[in-house]
Amino acid sequence: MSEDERPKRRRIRSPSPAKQDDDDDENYVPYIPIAKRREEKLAKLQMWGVRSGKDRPKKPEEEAAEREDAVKEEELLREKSRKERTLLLEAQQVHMKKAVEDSKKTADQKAEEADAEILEAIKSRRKLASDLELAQGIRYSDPLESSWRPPQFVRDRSDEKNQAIREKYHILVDGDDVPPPIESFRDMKIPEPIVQFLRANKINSPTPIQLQGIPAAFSGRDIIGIAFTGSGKTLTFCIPLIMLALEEEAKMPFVQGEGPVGIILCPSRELASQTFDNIVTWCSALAQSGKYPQLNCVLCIGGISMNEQSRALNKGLHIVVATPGRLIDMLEKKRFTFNNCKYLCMDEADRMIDLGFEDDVRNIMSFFKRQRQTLLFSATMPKKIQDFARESLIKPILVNVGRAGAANLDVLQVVEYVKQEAKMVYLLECLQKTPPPVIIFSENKNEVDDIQEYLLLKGIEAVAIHGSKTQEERQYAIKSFKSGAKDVMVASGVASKGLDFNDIQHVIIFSMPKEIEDYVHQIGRTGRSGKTGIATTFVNMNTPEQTLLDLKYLLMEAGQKVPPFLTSIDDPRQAQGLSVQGCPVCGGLGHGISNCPKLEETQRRTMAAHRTTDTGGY
Ligand SMILES: Nc1ncnc2c1ncn2[C@@H]1O[C@H](COP(=O)(O)OP(=O)(O)OP(=O)(O)O)[C@@H](O)[C@H]1O
Repeated sequence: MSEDERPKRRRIRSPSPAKQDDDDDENYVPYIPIAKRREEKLAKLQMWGVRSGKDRPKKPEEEAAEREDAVKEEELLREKSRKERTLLLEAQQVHMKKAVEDSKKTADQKAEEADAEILEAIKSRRKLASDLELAQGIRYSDPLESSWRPPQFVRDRSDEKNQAIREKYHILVDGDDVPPPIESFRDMKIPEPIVQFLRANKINSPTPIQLQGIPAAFSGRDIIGIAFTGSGKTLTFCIPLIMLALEEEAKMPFVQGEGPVGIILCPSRELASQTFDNIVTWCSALAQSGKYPQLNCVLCIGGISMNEQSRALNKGLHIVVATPGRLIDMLEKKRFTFNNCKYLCMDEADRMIDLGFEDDVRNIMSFFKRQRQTLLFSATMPKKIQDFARESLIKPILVNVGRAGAANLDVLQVVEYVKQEAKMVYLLECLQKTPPPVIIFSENKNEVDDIQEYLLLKGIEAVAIHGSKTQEERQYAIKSFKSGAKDVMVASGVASKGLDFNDIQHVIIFSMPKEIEDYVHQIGRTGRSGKTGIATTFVNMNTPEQTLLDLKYLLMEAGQKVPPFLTSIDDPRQAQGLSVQGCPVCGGLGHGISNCPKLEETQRRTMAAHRTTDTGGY
């Protein structure tokens, strides 16, 4: 054991160093720790009657100080416990608070919140703008300048008067500085040859969507235009583009390689062809007057020869009407550019920016080199798409005639319960209701072929059109039906949107589409431009109950007769005390977003697309 390790002993020095060694053991005092000594002293003092500090009566100032200390200590403890509160405790409290808040909410509020959550989850992440604009953060803040001005008497009109005109025509508008409605084509300053041409075709005064939509488009504004089927939307977005092209041509005539000024995008080849034909007719009316230059228009759709399109490109190009696929092809091959393109319109826009075309549209936008005026038109435009579109446009004006997705009131809607096996026979009976022309819709391509065959066998002149037919077959069907050579056209959904056939008397929906929007478009092939028509729809136990409920509400909204088998279908939302609101995804009135058939279909397609991409394509 080293010196240092030995237990230390306390030694008391002897008075004389001589006696030191002898006395060492006697003088030894064992070491007592200080705490022990204090305890002993305290015990002694207590024996003598002296109380410890703890027990002795306190002075008032000591008591006050102690109270203060106690308060401080308590606060410290509370703070500590606050900090130490577990996540679980907090979660429990949040949960309890939410439960209390929830119990105060109405069923409608809860449903609204649930819808908002689903909407948020399915929200398109990328705006409808070109990748370049998105990457560079380019965001235009003001609409394009326009040289067009309404006539002075319209400019002098008060806001109240403008609003009264809108109310008279049931036009709803939303947006900043909405241009005034104008009730005559002449007052809109549309070139006289076009006004004359329209008159000659019994188009004398603007329809509601035209009298508000055309001035808004002439003013250079981005527009979301919603109006029922057959209400004249095509003229609303074509005339402003023709005027823009005329203005540009007047400034500096276009030569080969220049243009186009604007583009109209359509979801189907048939619709693009029809719009193109309209534009060409109106442009010819202008040129034939001798007062205006000839405008050059090109139709870019798949299934027609590129040579035909190339011929039109030997001159300066003013207007392009296209379907997305062929347009992208032409742009990539640099057949023309969008360097000076200022106008982009999408017809049946909800379809264009929703089902499958969205990426194509964004791709097309990336070919624009400058700000453009964007116009979106449709008869159906669910809230989800309206919101998405609004985010992507610049100070847009919403022009709405009637509820988006509502049926045209000029169509008499008849819904009949027909057993599956009785449909064909009953169809013949139904065809007797009106004289031709009649359109029959079926969701299924094979069924379209079967119906046509059956009708041909029965001696009825019928043509058929669906996605699997060749372009020639499709063109032939449309042409012969339009000309009146054929009495009946049997079609799948492809022919339902936007196609404008003369005076269709009767639409027969052989198989009810799942999505109510498709039904609205299909019955909308009759009852166009102010005329009346009939739509007969076959339903049976194969029709999903939710679709029947959508149908029931649509009939009620349009003031149509609701058959007893539809009246008896109860809306589960009413039992839960929920009010009937349009589904934000498809506009159907019979269901909420959580059981929307369109959402289901979109998700199915998206998953299928992912599978295709993952496996490198089937
Ligand atoms: N102001 C008008 N007065 C009378 N008829 C008109 C007028 N404007 C357009 N039309 C006619 O109404 C018919 C339907 O027009 P259009 O095809 O533009 O309807 P739409 O609103 O686009 O319908 P959809 O939603 O089905 O595409 C056309 O034949 C057109 O010539």
